[in-house]
Amino acid sequence: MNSIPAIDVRGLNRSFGGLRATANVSFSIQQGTVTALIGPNGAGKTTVFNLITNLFPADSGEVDFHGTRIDGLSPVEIAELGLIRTFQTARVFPGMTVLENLLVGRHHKVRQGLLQQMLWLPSAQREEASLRERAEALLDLVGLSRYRDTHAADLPMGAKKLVEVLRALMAQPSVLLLDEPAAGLNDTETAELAALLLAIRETGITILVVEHNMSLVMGIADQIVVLEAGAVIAEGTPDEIQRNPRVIRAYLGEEVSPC
Ligand SMILES: Nc1ncnc2c1ncn2[C@@H]1O[C@H](COP(=O)(O)OP(=O)(O)OP(=O)(O)O)[C@@H](O)[C@H]1O
Repeated sequence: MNSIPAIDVRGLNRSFGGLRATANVSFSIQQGTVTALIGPNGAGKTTVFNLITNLFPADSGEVDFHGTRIDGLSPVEIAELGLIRTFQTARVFPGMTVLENLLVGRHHKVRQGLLQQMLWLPSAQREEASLRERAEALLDLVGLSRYRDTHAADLPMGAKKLVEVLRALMAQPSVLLLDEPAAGLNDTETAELAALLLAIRETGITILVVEHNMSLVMGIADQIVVLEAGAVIAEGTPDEIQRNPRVIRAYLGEEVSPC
């Protein structure tokens, strides 16, 4: 493929004290694909997310987003460009309803100026109405409409995780970074999540996902990047990764196959 990658990470290094959390990590993600970042606990996966979104800076290395350098931008600036992430523990606003949680996801993108919003002009009202429509359509898509007015705190874990993904979608990202979206989900919820992620990819959105659930990873990923002790030890299709002896060794006999 010769198109500009959605994300291009080059030589990312980050140490915490004496510990090298990422060691010269490089990989590229083509637009409109699903890439899974996998590896044993402590391999550096979340650190890579934190470096891409600049929650903390790398010691060295570069990150391009659609061909433009973003290392050095603030997390908010990066989000505004359309690179949106979720976190390992579902971060919903517990006191808000599900619908309100989704509307918050779009908040920073609302085109109307503050003054217009305060005065609640007709154009601002139209914008609010179309956001609500979009939020309701997303809830409908994943079968969560019944929870529309439920406080997020009262949701089952699976629904919370889906709400977090939907809230990220409300920001109309071109790239989604999902940190362990299937953690805590049962098999049915995981299957729903897989279907949602594939539907998101169908719309052209690029996905980078950190995930321990190998069935999910093998079922949805176009490309897999494997980290061990901070370094990339393998890259390839799910088939290639499952056969890679180094990957199998890194997992110390953990099940890598979806069967
Ligand atoms: N803010 C931090 N301060 C100190 N050490 C950190 C920090 N963030 C990560 N580390 C360390 O860096 C290493 C990589 O951690 P990271 O969370 O990126 O791994 P991971 O692959 O995401 O692990 P898991 O699958 O368990 O979530 C670990 O040894 C971790 O303890």
